[in-house]
Amino acid sequence: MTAQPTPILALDRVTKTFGHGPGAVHAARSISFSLHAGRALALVGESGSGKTTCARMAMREYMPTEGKILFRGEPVDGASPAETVLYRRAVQMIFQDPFASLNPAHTIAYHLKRPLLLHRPDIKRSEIDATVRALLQQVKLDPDLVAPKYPHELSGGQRQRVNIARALAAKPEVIVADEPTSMLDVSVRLGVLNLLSEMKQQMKLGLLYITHDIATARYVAEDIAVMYAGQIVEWGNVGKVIDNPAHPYTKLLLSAVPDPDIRFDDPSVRLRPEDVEEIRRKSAMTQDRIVEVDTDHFVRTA
Ligand SMILES: Nc1ncnc2c1ncn2[C@@H]1O[C@H](COP(=O)(O)OP(=O)(O)OP(=O)(O)O)[C@@H](O)[C@H]1O
Repeated sequence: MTAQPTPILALDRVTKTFGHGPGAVHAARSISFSLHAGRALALVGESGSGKTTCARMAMREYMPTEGKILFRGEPVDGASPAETVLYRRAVQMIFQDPFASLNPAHTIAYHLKRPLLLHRPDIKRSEIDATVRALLQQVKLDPDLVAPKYPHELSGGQRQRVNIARALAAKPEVIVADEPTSMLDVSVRLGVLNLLSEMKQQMKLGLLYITHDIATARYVAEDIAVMYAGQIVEWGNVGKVIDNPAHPYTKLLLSAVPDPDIRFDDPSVRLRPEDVEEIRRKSAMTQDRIVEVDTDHFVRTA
């Protein structure tokens, strides 16, 4: 067996519980996955399945209740202040709402200069404007038109491209994209996903693509992990899992395609409500099984 390269970022049997006692919410249970340079992992599941909790742990916004987060193979909980600064630069996030994440009082140029000044001491002051232009070109926006504008003067798709440029400004190694297209017009979603995929390849980024829309995983990711009620119930190569899902819950997610915004119990899904409940019940039962990390860094339900 060939040795796997050390992942840039890994969650190793990570659990996150909110609250205590009978009211505790087990948002993530023994989750393991790894992000590698130039590869994307799609984390898919319904609302409330725990995807954002995993993203926030990867960003080090939430501390895991149990388990470890590893950056370049080293646990982050013992990191020095300097290592934490490096981590904050290396792991960048793109949010769902492209408007809320931009300050309406500032131009697009301002939004891109800030991370350059904060994270890129290698760039001279005299080079900042040219770097802003290059970043906008990288995300296929015209710098002359876009740099002097304010967020409200751009379309949703353009704003999300600005957010991608802002994340790239820090020269990251990992990007966590939490539902990056769900608030965009359907017509521009694919363009943004293609851009993320292109950036992943060109810049050798490890990409965590979080979505409730399993069908889109194919456009961005090589690997997929399906979450239900805080646990990964199926994982593997994205094409194999989508074309030949093994777990009933993955089949359920696929049954909502092509419109992932409708609920499974919507009559147009043509699943009987009792079938949906049965699948959810069986999926929840897998939580009681032992999980192990396999050689490919993923979780397999035993
Ligand atoms: N800060 C918190 N305090 C208490 N419970 C929380 C907190 N954050 C998340 N949860 C709960 O944890 C569970 C998982 O939520 P999470 O947001 O991770 O799911 P998700 O799959 O990202 O859903 P969505 O797509 O709706 O954001 C939910 O039951 C949620 O209510």
